[in-house]
Amino acid sequence: MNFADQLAAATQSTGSVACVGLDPRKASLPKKIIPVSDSPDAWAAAYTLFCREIIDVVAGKVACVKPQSAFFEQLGPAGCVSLGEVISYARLKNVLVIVDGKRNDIGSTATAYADAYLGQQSPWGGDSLTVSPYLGRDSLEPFVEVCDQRDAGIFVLVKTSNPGGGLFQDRTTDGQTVYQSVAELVREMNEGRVGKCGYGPVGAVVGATYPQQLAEMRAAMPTSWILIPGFGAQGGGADDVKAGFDDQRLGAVVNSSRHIIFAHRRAEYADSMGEDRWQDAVEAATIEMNQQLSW
Ligand SMILES: O=c1ccn([C@@H]2O[C@H](COP(=O)(O)O)[C@@H](O)[C@H]2O)c(=O)[nH]1
Repeated sequence: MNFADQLAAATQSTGSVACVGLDPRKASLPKKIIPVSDSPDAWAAAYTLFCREIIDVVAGKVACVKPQSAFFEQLGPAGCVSLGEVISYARLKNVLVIVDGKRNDIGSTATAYADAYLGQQSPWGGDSLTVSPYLGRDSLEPFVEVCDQRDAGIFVLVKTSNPGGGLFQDRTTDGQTVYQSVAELVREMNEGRVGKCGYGPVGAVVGATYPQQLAEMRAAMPTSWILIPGFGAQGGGADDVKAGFDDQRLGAVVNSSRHIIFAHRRAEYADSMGEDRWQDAVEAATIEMNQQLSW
């Protein structure tokens, strides 16, 4: 089944448009998870355990999960093993996986990235991957070919959630901004690939922190799923993300990482649940996010 249709099915079966970001950080892990040894192997095992427990809590309650490769890579080779284990576990639990790797390079190297993360023999086995558009159309094509072969998906960085993203993305050439040009390319690359749900495998990343641009991008890429980061810890709220959806409440998933996975540290859960019941805090924060997104 086309990746876009898989994502639509996941939002419908779970009743959720939330994506939980798996961004393990040493300094924020619950005490119970912190390893005795400070070695990369011990931390990697802790990251795997932490993420597996989160997946157990959120499976069936959210549309997808998004492991952030940077936090795993920080641990070196052992962290990469952990990332692979986390992706496999999510897929075992029937949770769709967006690998947040923001990869890309010249076409021939992009082919290697595409095969690595999404290909039929992919050792990582992600369902989808975030990619950078800045090397141009030929750098995106290998990913799109692999999407066609394996019913995988990509999310192209269009308008990122960070405060400084506008330095290049908002620059105007030939009467349109860079992010508008990227959106045009994303729309074109979905042509002929649209699934039953009305969307195709070439999606976009647009931050919750730019609600006006989110509305503009929804209209500019009518067949693209939008991955919306920036909800929660970065200040985006439910009203900000509404514009990313179509009339059927389809077409977007909203990511939250720190606010969900480290919910035991948030004031509202710290007293009632705290460290010992950190999984309950994750569950409560997930339910809260789903409620906020159920307009
Ligand atoms: O524009 C972007 C693209 C990606 N991200 C990633 O999403 C999560 C956000 O984490 P929070 O803890 O919910 O802030 C993180 O992995 C980022 O690298 C983004 O924030 N903005």
